[in-house]
Amino acid sequence: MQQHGGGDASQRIARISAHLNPNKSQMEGSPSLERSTCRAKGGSPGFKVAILGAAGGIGQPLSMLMKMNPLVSVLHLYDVRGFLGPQQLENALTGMDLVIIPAGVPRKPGMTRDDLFNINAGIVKTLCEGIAKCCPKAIVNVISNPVNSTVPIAAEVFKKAGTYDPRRLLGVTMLDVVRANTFVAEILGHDPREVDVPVVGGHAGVTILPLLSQIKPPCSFTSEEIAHLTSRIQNGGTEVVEAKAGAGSATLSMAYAAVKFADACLRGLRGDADDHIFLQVTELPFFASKVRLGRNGVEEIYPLGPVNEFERAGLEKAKKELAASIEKGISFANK
Ligand SMILES: NC(=O)c1ccc[n+]([C@@H]2O[C@H](COP(=O)([O-])OP(=O)(O)OC[C@H]3O[C@@H](n4cnc5c(N)ncnc54)[C@H](O)[C@@H]3O)[C@@H](O)[C@H]2O)c1
Ligand SMILES: O=C(O)C[C@H](O)C(=O)O
Repeated sequence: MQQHGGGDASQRIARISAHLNPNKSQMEGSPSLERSTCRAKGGSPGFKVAILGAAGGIGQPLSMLMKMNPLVSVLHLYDVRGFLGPQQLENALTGMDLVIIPAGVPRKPGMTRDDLFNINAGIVKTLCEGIAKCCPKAIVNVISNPVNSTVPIAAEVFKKAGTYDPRRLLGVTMLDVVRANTFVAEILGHDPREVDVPVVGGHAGVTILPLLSQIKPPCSFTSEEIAHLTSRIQNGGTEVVEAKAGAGSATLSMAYAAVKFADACLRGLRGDADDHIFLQVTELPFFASKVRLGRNGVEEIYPLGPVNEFERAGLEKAKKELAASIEKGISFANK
């Protein structure tokens, strides 16, 4: 999700699926609770990346996967425990090209993502104040929920600091695309890597809007299949939260989605063309859709494309809920 002039957002089509992860990861070699700095082997030139919330369920596998990315030469892992606060945050952020934020609390069964607002809004605000100060030109990938509100909070913080560049702030909704590709591939009997399902809107409930009429390769579903698939994609996160029964939300699949997204951002920074990203304009200030990433972040926004009647009705519902979540984030940041 990302704002762009009149209003848009972003996510990336994932090519592989690894969605339901019932157990929180306990990775060997996970980032220490202290900030660490690691250089890629051989000190090869590359980008500087910070992960804020690196010791968490997402942060651990995400850190390992980013360390394996040849485009990353410096990786800073920041967390709260063991740190004395702002001074260490500044050290973690200074000079970064890309900052990924999976910091914050996850849901428990029975909660909505919006129920996380009271804790996570403040966390994201503080971290973004650090970004505005220490690496104002960095691309920022916001994972912390509720993404529909935390991205507007980040935008407001950057606006206040005079550093806001809508091309460089992106909410990560790619897990919805990973899930959509997986569920559709399951029904079609395809490899999920061969399936391309656009998912637009936001990252919560009805704001997650799969455009099943635009699937590639083209295919057709019955109206029952469409209703089932749409609901499963919209509720994939809740399915994981319930399966984990109090032990958090999606972690490995999110790390996978975040790495695909971050890699697209880094390849854009390097100047590679990448037209697999989502972003789009509606009358809303933030709305996930398809974009092209480049040296400055989002460089081109693709149109939503033709939507059918079912999708148009879904779009209206999505916009209504998204508008309220955006407003909530903006009000929080300005109070
Ligand atoms: N965008 C998505 O698709 C998506 C998918 C899955 C999870 N999430 C969200 O990601 C967030 C993290 O999930 P998780 O499972 O990794 O949670 P977790 O509790 O396992 O890890 C959170 C991490 O954030 C750190 N943290 C907490 N407060 C902090 C602060 N003030 N500054 C810096 N770090 C701080 C914690 O110490 C921990 O390392 C949650 O808000 C969750 O809802 C988003
Ligand atoms: O569902 C959650 O709370 C986490 C995440 O947003 C997800 O979609 O898995």
